[in-house]
Amino acid sequence: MLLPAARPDHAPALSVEGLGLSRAARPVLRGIDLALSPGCLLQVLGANGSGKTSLLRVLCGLAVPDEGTLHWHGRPLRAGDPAYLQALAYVGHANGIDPDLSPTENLRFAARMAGSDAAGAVANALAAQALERLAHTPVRALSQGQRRRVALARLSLARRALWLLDEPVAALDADACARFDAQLDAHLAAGGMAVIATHQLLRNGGAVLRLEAAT
Ligand SMILES: Nc1ncnc2c1ncn2[C@@H]1O[C@H](COP(=O)(O)OP(=O)(O)OP(=O)(O)O)[C@@H](O)[C@H]1O
Repeated sequence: MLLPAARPDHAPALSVEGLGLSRAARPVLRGIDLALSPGCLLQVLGANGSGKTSLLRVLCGLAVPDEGTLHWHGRPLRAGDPAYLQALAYVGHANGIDPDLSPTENLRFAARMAGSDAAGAVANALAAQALERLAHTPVRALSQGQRRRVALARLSLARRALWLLDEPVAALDADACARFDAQLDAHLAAGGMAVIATHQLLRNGGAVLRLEAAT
């Protein structure tokens, strides 16, 4: 089944057909088809162990599927494709931020790595997550939700076409969830795409892929 995250007026930017992946000799993903057009969101739901993280790891190139094809703008995707890597942003379960640095220092580093050091970008990204008061506190002194907000702030620093996010709101309170909703809406409205693994349906809509836990 091809999921309707592709718009009829746009060729899909990302398309996946017949994807299969085994881990430790056990099938985890089988026969996954999906297509994603600019401005579209795909929410991936499923029980613990159903393969949500595994699917994101395949999509960001950290895991190689056993079967199936992936295309990016009509081109077959191979591991390490530089144009594809340049187009995506991945936020996994781990936040990928340095606990010894402050949110400001982490975001300055991320901005330099992304080649985007526009004046005010870091301050704006922090403000969008309501992190101003914690901007200079070492990350190790922040709560889990506050750390997650620092990780999500990185998404605002550089424009990436495809966000691959693993349970982005799991540790967030209601206000932070609302800020993430707005951040995601703005990304989609600007023509961005997102594949998001989540246990709770996000209010941003889009297509839903429900994974069944392998027996
Ligand atoms: N490093 C690994 N080695 C072997 N098997 C693994 C590994 N990581 C995950 N698995 C297996 O792959 C299956 C899918 O795991 P995955 O983490 O993708 O599920 P998930 O849907 O993201 O789960 P959760 O909701 O708990 O985050 C599980 O059966 C798990 O045991």
